[in-house]
Amino acid sequence: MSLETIKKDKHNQELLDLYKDIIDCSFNWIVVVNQGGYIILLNQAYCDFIGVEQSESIGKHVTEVIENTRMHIVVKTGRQEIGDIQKIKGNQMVANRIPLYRDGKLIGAVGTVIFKDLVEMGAYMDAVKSMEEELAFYKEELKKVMGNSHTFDSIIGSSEEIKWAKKLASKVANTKSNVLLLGESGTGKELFAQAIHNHSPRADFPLIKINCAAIPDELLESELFGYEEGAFTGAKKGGKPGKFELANKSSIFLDEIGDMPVSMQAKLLRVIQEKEIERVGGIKTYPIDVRIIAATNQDLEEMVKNKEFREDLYYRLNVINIKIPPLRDRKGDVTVIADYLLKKLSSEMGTSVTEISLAALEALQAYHWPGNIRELENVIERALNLMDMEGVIMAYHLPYFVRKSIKENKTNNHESLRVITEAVEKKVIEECLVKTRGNKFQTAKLLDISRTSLYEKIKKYGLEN
Ligand SMILES: Nc1ncnc2c1ncn2[C@@H]1O[C@H](COP(=O)(O)OP(=O)(O)OP(=O)(O)O)[C@@H](O)[C@H]1O
Repeated sequence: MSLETIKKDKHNQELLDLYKDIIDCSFNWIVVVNQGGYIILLNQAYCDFIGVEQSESIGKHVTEVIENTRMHIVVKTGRQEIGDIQKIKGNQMVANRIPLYRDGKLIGAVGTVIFKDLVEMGAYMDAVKSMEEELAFYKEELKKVMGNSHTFDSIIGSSEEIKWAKKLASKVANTKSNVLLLGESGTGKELFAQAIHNHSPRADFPLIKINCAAIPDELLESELFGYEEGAFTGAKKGGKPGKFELANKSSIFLDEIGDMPVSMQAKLLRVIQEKEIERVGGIKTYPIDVRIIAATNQDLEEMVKNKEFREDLYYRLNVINIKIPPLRDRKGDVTVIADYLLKKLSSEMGTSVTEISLAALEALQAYHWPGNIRELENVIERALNLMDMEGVIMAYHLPYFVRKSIKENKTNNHESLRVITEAVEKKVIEECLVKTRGNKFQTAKLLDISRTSLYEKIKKYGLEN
């Protein structure tokens, strides 16, 4: 026998001993049988439980050693059995039995006991269930943080124009098609994008957003497609995935797409066509399945004519386009949206203001809203910050540029004076009642009015406890 052969045999023996040690110290109970159903291997943990000597069990037929075994059947059928309940020494265990093949020929089977009783399995299942519940909870929370709680109900408005846009958007939400949202700044394009994504089959994953105008041209490519380690100085170790990779199986919101440089438009087109991305500095491609929702306040058709936007990309993105009308073209929506925003902001800011006076509403409706709903939101937030004791948003809480749009109208001016007086009166009475700890006699005295008059006003303003 050559020295080489002796060395090889020694190495093989060492390997065998190592495998045996690994199997013996395994927490699972393991048995291996040959094609005749005779035991080749029974690990120490299994032997200890059954109460047999390892050396005596090897070579015996498996049915002589293990109760209710089916290992001898698996070596005949060649079919694996997973999660089978097997009774051993009065305990119900969960066993897996897997046939072993070599060169396509059945040579035996390996059996493992994965749960030593049903209580252990129950505890495991409970742990998995509780993890699943935790995961569902965090998914929901993540949705809220990422703004994924927006639905079509969050898009307020009853004008025909907005109803039509919502109807179209909810119809296309279920499809895979790319969507192009067109509208002036602040009209709610992002809100629409969120609602479309949340009504799509991709809603389990967060909508990934990127504002193409907010990122310097030289960084846009790595933001969109990621980069490999060493792609440039300062590149992170291990590289970084881009927004498209993060949006895999989900949707990506490409805001201000009209501001995307032409060079990047070509890369985006390639990604849409090939359905794969290549990180900056990389040679590998990553397959991706992403739905694109793009938005712009620019006239893309005009940009195509002027060669500022690629025509082929325009057609790829413009599969379905939804036009969101500016607020000035749907004046009927101003009141409902203002009311909605007031309630939302009031609760966020911890105030109890829930009303807007008629004169203020008239001004809001008369104004032309170049900044659309975002501007309306700012105007209402400003008014809430300026309020003293009124409890109602008055015209004088609105900025001058909004107020001056009210047409001179006598009746309405009288109306606003009455509303102003009542609001101040209510607040003053309320404050006096707090000061006198609800003592009506003292309150009437402080305000120099009769008690009967005070009672009437308390009733009128709903100030009873
Ligand atoms: N119909 C609506 N109902 C309620 N709130 C709305 C509506 N439309 C827009 N908003 C609110 O107005 C603000 C601006 O909306 P959004 O950011 O979606 O506009 P945008 O068109 O994407 O603006 P930009 O083009 O400047 O990015 C947000 O706070 C949004 O929640």
